[in-house]
Amino acid sequence: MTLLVTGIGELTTLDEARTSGTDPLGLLADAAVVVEDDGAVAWVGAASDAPAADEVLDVDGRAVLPAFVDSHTHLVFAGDRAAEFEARMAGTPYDGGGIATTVAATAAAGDDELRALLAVRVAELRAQGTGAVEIKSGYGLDLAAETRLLRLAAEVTDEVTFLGAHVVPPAYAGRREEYVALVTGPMLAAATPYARWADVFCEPGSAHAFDGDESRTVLEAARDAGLGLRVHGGQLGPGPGVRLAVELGAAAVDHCTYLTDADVDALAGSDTVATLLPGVEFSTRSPYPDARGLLDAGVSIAVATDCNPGTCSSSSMPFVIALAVREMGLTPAEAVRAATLGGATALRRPDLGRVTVGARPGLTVLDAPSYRHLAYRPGVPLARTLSATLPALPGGRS
Ligand SMILES: N=CN[C@@H](CCC(=O)O)C(=O)O
Ligand SMILES: [Zn+2]
Repeated sequence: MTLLVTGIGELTTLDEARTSGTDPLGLLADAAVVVEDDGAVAWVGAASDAPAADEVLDVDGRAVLPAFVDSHTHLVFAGDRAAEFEARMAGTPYDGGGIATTVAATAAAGDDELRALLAVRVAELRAQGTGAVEIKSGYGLDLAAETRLLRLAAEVTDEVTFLGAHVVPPAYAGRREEYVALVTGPMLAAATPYARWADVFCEPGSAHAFDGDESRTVLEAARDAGLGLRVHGGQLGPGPGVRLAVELGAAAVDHCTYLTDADVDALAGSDTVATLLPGVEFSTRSPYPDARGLLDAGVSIAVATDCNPGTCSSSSMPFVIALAVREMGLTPAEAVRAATLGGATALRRPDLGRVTVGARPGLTVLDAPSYRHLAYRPGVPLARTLSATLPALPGGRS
């Protein structure tokens, strides 16, 4: 079974063979795409040259893009922290302390409740054009609870990240090294069947998160257990997270709100993607990362939502794109590239984020003639996935 999507007014291919300095998206006008049953792209070209297919969908001049890749989320949780957000808007700074509130609410929820909450969130992001999503644990913080969150995340995505090293739970106050031993020992062993990645909240300035030595211990253990590495670094202040991520070959270091020149130098020329999460700066009233400076230095960047109950309770990649343009100095094309190919690179998934033969990106269609409208019309629900790469949701919601 093949589907011909035709009548595409503007196709963002992100095909390396079509991109250039003046066209970072590899645009094709009046285009068509043929997609196989399993989501694989079989043909891309001018609509007038399109081959026959089993089904035809005419999108009537709309813009089509590879589905967004949201490479940083914390979607498995219960409860909300709207009151914490309200206090922050009145001046209370974010320090990670509220994570304990979500850990307690999540512990009180059964599997079915968490599964249903997760399904709603995944449906929400698909409805806004996201086709692939990374999901972290980190609201369990004991062996059984972390394993449960990883198991539930693995029901909806292949991109599951073990974040036992989110914060040191209060029960381990004064015994931090015992918690690090738990994370790098039994918890890690229980996590590996479900997780592709491991992550650590490396933030020496926070009493709750992990310092450079603790983070190194966590990341080296995870690497030795065969997991790929990701790092939360430079969120609340400059720290060792970025250079540690680069040194250990992490796929991505995320936040990068506060970077030193040495951090930027380390990232430039490395294989580590700097993932920027401007919804967090919006929701915590923080300064935005210097995306322009990173790109100009030759750093590979992605943008993602970081959807979580504390620092950014939005699942909207279009919102992130609009912020990246308005607040971080990216062009609309650079922001779209960071939300698609950038996220795919941050997840080391060459099959995502580009509309090329053999890739399985999922297609996102805009109720607009151009990708530019994503930033130009913020808050307007323009984007939706046509064929998402996410599996069908439990309970048949898709
Ligand atoms: N900073 C660490 N983790 C999340 C926030 C988690 C929370 O506050 O619940 C983040 O990426 O911002
Ligand atoms: Zn995060």
